[in-house]
Amino acid sequence: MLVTGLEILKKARAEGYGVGAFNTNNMEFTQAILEAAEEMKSPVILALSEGAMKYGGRALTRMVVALAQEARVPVAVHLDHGSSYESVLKALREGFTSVMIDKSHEDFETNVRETKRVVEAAHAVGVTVEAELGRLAGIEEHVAVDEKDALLTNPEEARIFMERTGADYLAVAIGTSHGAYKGKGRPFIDHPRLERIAALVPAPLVLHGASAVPQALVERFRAAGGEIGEASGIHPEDIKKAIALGIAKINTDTDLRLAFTALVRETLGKNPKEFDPRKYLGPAREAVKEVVKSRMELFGSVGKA
Ligand SMILES: O=C(COP(=O)(O)O)N(O)CCCOP(=O)(O)O
Ligand SMILES: [Zn+2]
Repeated sequence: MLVTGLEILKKARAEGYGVGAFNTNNMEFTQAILEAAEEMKSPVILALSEGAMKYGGRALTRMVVALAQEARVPVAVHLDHGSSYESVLKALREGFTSVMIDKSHEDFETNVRETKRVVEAAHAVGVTVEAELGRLAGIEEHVAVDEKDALLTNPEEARIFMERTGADYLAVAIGTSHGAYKGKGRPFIDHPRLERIAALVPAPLVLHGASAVPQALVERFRAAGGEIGEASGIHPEDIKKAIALGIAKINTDTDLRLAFTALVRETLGKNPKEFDPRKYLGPAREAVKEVVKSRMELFGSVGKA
């Protein structure tokens, strides 16, 4: 059934488990995520970025909202990284039940003002809002420690920000970054910082850039002809610890992309005569579904629907 993001996340934070927000750009990802959620009896968030909205248009948004309404588990349809008020309005018009306004690259006062404006519009139509404070972008190794610190979420600022904006959940910058290259060795998550934020912010907290980028998947991608450098993701134990400290929404996109693409390459490589898309998109869909199920087990959302 179609519910708001807050309905899913408030329960998750209160009961100490995480809920996956999985990005979709097409029919196969959407089917894989929803089938996994129903099999695992897990709530789930279907996330569409602005890039997804541009790529799939109304064919994608109509399909996602309609399938979420029919789902046998709670599903929120979420705008990921909305960059403007106008972009959020488009998602509201499409029937989304959760929207992110990401003004984390702006100064604090601009972020507060723009986020507050979105909260007023979204709340007026019963939709809940994710905001972001702190810079998620990959922080290069050469950046000085104090500069890095300035880019991560400041706990006291987070408290004031949430009080002034009325946002429903908060994406925090605690060391993760988008994509397959999250840092050398075991990428860094600042759990002590997260603990301080969670003590001051009772709202559900959100972790972006949370993909695990498992080496087995990286190897399978390479073996199928894919090219990828020294990829690394967030260790499962670090995710579990972050959930125990207050993270309720965990974003996963890269792992799904790697799984899907590895299987497309692998199937086509093994069957050079194949040109029926169902024969190579089907196995890829199954691979995405397995990744989603394993993430739900890690997050603790199995059986929570
Ligand atoms: O946090 C994440 C994904 O994190 P991950 O890369 O660790 O999976 N996201 O918000 C996904 C962002 C996807 O945006 P786009 O469609 O423009 O490429
Ligand atoms: Zn993100």
